[in-house]
Amino acid sequence: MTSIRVGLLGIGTVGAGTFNVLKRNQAEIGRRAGRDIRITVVADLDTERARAIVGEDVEVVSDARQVIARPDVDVVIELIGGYGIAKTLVLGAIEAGKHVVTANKALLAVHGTEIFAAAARKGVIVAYEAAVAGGIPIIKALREGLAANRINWVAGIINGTTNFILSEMRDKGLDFATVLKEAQQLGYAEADPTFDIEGVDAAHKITLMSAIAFGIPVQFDKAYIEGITQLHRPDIRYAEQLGYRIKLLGIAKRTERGIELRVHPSLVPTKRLIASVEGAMNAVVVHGDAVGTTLYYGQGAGAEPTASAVIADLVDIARLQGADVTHQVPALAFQSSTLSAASTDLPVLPMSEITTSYYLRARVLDEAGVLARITSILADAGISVDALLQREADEVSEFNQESEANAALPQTDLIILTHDSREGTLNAALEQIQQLPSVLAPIVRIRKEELN
Ligand SMILES: NC(=O)C1=CN([C@@H]2O[C@H](COP(=O)(O)OP(=O)(O)OC[C@H]3O[C@@H](n4cnc5c(N)ncnc54)[C@H](O)[C@@H]3O)[C@@H](O)[C@H]2O)C=CC1
Ligand SMILES: N[C@@H](CC=O)C(=O)O
Ligand code: NA
Repeated sequence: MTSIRVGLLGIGTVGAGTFNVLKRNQAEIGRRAGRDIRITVVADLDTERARAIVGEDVEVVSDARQVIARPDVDVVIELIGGYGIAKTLVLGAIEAGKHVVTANKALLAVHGTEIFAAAARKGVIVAYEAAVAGGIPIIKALREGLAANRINWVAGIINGTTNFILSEMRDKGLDFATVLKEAQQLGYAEADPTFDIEGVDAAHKITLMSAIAFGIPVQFDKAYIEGITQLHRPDIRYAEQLGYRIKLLGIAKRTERGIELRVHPSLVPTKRLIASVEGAMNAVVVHGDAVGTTLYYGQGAGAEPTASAVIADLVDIARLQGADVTHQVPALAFQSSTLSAASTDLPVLPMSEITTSYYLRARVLDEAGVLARITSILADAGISVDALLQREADEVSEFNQESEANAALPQTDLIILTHDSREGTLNAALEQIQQLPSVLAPIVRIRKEELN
């Protein structure tokens, strides 16, 4: 059996997972690939740690640039991360005619157009299954399994760290900082964990999925991004009482006017399977016109789940070795000649143009007529109310200083679920409601997705 010789750049969490799984399942993977896949050289700044992982049989170097053009390397795996040196290395490897496997969603979401174009010019593959939802084969599902469909929307829990934080906070009552630290220790978080908690990582992933689903270019700069740092415990509790769970969702939706591309906390009905996705698990729901709704679930972060996807890409490359490069699945699912035509008539919509439903919470004076005034502003704007809840405001100091100033006044929380409305229309109505003297604090607004 001939060999595929692999140069591994970065042997941290995912790199070590990749090395270990490849070693453990070497024979079986080789039988699937039709070739022996062997990591022959590893580059990492921490050569001592790298050596401790790979032992004496594998060459270890500190300078990754030495690996990318070596004639004894067939495929380069980039597991360093970030947009800096990783971009230089990936483009360098492509230029040297090497196939590349990467888990680097940040790099591809921001520089994907340039990288995929360079790969197409050189006739090499840039494979990135590990970059979206870790071990879940969602890239393969979207690019190949669902190729018959006009995909209407994709929505997912695609950041393990934030889902882990939300689950642990809700179930164990732990505070945000403690759970984030645990997620970092478990190897789920990005090198800069603000990417996780502020929704940037999920935006990288949904950007890539939007390109594959709709045949548009990767447009990370047009994604709307809101993380979980502004979420308050009372809203998580009120949402539960209304039959919803709050999840950080990445959403890409095709509408008649364009594409919605957004990441933000969302209420999801507890009866949907995705609402039960806990911890670092990920789940992606895809709606295609022919297949209907499909759900993909699994571990979205961590060493071996991510390694599973990295190695699956290696197997794909090994199977194509020596084949005509035009036989490969297009990087973004659509043949490049159709890309620009498909993209021109599908702009990414500004948030004021999206349509969804909302959870609103207003801290108000507990006096007659306040609810009527609020619902009449909503009605005048054409926004209909789906459900209402009134709760005694017993957690004033936990989440609102302005309310604290009014703590002596009788006050209550009004929670309203709306039906679908245009976000721009809702924002204008909220501005008016905010001006009412009985509204004591900034109104909380969380989007709500039915996902059916
Ligand atoms: N950790 C996870 O669960 C997942 C991570 N990813 C992605 O995989 C990639 C790697 O992530 P992790 O393994 O978690 O990161 P990590 O921080 O654990 O590993 C990165 C490794 O690269 C090495 N490195 C840094 N700069 C280098 C340089 N200039 N030359 C050579 N080596 C260098 C570091 O010493 C470290 O060993 C990132 O792009 C990340 O976004 C994707 C899916 C899941
Ligand atoms: N930091 C990411 C890792 C996988 O992509 C996450 O938490 O999901
Ligand atoms: Na994946």
